[in-house]
Amino acid sequence: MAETFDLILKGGTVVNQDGEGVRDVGIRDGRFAAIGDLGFAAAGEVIDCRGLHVLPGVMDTHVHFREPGLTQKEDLETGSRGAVLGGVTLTFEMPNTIPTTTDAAALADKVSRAHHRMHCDFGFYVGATRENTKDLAELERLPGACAIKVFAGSSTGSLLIEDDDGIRAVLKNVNRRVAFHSEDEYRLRERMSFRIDNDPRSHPVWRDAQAALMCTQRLVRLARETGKRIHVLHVTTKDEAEFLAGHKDVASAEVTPAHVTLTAPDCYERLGTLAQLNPPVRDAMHKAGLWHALQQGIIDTCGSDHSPHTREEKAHPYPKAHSGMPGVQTLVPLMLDHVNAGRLTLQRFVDLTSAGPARIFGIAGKGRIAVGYDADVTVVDMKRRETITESWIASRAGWSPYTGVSVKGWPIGTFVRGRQVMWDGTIVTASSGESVRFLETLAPA
Ligand SMILES: NC(=O)N[C@@H](CC(=O)O)C(=O)O
Repeated sequence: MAETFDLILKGGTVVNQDGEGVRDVGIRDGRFAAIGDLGFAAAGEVIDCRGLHVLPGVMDTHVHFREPGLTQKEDLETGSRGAVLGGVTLTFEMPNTIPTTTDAAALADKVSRAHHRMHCDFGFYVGATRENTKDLAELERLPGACAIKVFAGSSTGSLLIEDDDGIRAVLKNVNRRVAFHSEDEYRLRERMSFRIDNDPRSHPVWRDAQAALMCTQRLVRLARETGKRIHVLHVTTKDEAEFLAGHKDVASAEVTPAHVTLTAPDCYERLGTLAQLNPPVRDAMHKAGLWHALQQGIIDTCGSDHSPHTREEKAHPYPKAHSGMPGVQTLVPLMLDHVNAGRLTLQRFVDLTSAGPARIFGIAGKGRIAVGYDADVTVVDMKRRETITESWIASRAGWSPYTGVSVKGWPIGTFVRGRQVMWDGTIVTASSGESVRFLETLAPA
């Protein structure tokens, strides 16, 4: 008897990080069941994907969704709505909420709030503090925990471990790869006087390239000393990229679309404090260095650092305005526009947003269009030109630094474990998000 499927995505160009071709994709029970020419195989539903690209579901492993405690900016529902409208099938969310996600109860609370309320699959970072350092090996193994996060430089919220002894203790206590916000806190404190009132152009002068490089060098040294692995979030400098190229055995790295799309000083002149984020958007030389690193495979993941703040919070004069900008919904369109402009290949984009995150975080059963994997899919139209508008943005923050920007390449469909969640700008199946599973790579407790 001929095979039957719940769903067939018909005739699209299927892209994995290591190859592509026109194929039908058969999905059954939430997983990929067959890939190839499925002819007239029976299916509950057949979706015509001819002329479209069928990508492994895009993972955004760096978002701030602000629930609990800061839901005037965003919550897990609105944040994940933006994610799936933008073609994202999975998010890993940061611990700088109120309360912070720094113990088992706070993590369990986030997981229960997210379960079948978020529109995409999810994991949550546990924030490291001096108080919980000794418990981190247990905390990182709890259901729903994607990794430990350390703020080595201060940003939004109060989480901070800036000294070598504190960071060394975290690394010693943790078995999985640890994610870092890497800016040298001592140098940031020394350079406070470089902040010029009302002038956000002074943001990258205060939080300079040297502060980022110094911290990344220290983190790599401490990783080697303790025999642990680190993930450097939002790398912003050419110098860090060049340094990290020699340390891929212990350090993986992320870039954000903002740091490879916006350029200083132009963005501060155009957008004012809306362009203020940590670490800062830097000049054309650093941006070119990041592009080179992306092309060379020195960068492993592309995360949005979606950091919604209200318009009021962003309207304070510099330096009082809050640092951060929304980005989960615009990650795919901006990066596809860069693909169309020839800055990276579509396969490299797929590596950065699916295979890369799966490898770095040890995600089980996701990150590839292959039989047996979860049927997470992002369908995109590489020829479609669209203008990013405020009315399209789902974030409760209600703004984007990219409104009015025209892009070529657009997310058309989002599928999470075989369920059609978004098609052509409309939510089809709401609230099916579940906790991500991780490979059993942990040392015995
Ligand atoms: N990136 C930012 O500028 N802000 C982030 C915190 C952070 O990741 O630094 C936020 O939570 O607002």
